[in-house]
Amino acid sequence: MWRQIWYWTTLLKWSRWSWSPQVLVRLMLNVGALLGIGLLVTSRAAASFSQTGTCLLSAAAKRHHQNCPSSRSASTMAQTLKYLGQEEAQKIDEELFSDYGFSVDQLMELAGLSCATAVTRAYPLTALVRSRPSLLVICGPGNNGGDGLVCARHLRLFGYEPTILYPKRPNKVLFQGLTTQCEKMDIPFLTQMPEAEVIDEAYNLVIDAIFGFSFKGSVREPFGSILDELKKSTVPIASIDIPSGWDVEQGSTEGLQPDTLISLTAPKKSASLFTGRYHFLGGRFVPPALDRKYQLNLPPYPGTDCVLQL
Ligand SMILES: NC(=O)C1=CN([C@@H]2O[C@H](COP(=O)(O)OP(=O)(O)OC[C@H]3O[C@@H](n4cnc5c(N)ncnc54)[C@H](O)[C@@H]3O)[C@@H](O)[C@H]2O)[C@H](O)CC1
Ligand SMILES: [K+]
Repeated sequence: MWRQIWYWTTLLKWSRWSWSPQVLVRLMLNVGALLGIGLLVTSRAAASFSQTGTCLLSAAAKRHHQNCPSSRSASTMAQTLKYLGQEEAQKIDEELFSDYGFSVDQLMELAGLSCATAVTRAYPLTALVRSRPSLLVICGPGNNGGDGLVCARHLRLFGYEPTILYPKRPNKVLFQGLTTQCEKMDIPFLTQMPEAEVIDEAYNLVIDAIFGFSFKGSVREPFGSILDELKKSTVPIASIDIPSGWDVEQGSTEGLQPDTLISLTAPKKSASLFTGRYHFLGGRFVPPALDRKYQLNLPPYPGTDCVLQL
């Protein structure tokens, strides 16, 4: 009996004490504090996530050279397109031939077709300033020049009227064949570089296929004078792979400032200094294993397209 009385009194006391307004306030404060900490933790996490997200977005938008020190690990995870140094570009090129069994003319055909396609996108026939769809294609002594010849041939088939300047022709069957193909398609070859005023009057666009990723040092003749004349012209320039005369990695502030750049395989480091209107990626021939090996992070090309505007 006494036991029962003690039990009920204790229970009543406990229940009164535990649900008193004082205790309720304490409880709410504790819950509030808990919630507050939760909210604080959540908002911090959200803030840091959104910071990371912004940085990733800007890294994607401004590509690899955007500084984003607070999220180094996040930016490594981001699928950003790699910009190649000169040696790496040459190594990938060699590997395509030695390990993957491609031939130069195969890749050159695809590269040149990409360039011609990019030109049709940036300068459609219907939007040219001159009544004749005239273009000047300047080809250099290496494979970049070869890309220019292939590009000119495809542009002829696409309805443009290219004219070629090809002052230093390598004594190789590949380049002789490409030259013959252009000649047989009634593409005229100039014997000397026209003056800037003539270019401005006669052409809608100049395609710069003078030097690519093997260019080194200061420009030797006759290309020094050709580039000087080109710099005086006001006609838009579309550069294949590298704006000619630019250091492959460092670029050049006094060099050509092309309106279009068509990076082949992957952009080279100097492409981050390109300020023209159109930057395309072309040369859709990179095997996925090579993309993975060099962590190129190549973006997917749309559908069956051979170029992608970056
Ligand atoms: N894998 C690919 O992406 C492919 C790219 N292609 C194109 O090939 C070029 C690179 O070709 P390469 O023959 O190695 O070099 P260049 O065309 O850059 O020119 C070499 C040529 O130029 C001379 N040269 C070098 N420096 C100077 C200088 N300072 N003054 C004068 N002359 C110079 C040198 O002696 C050589 O004669 C790449 O960019 C792409 O456009 C392929 O078509 C397909 C595969
Ligand atoms: K070039």
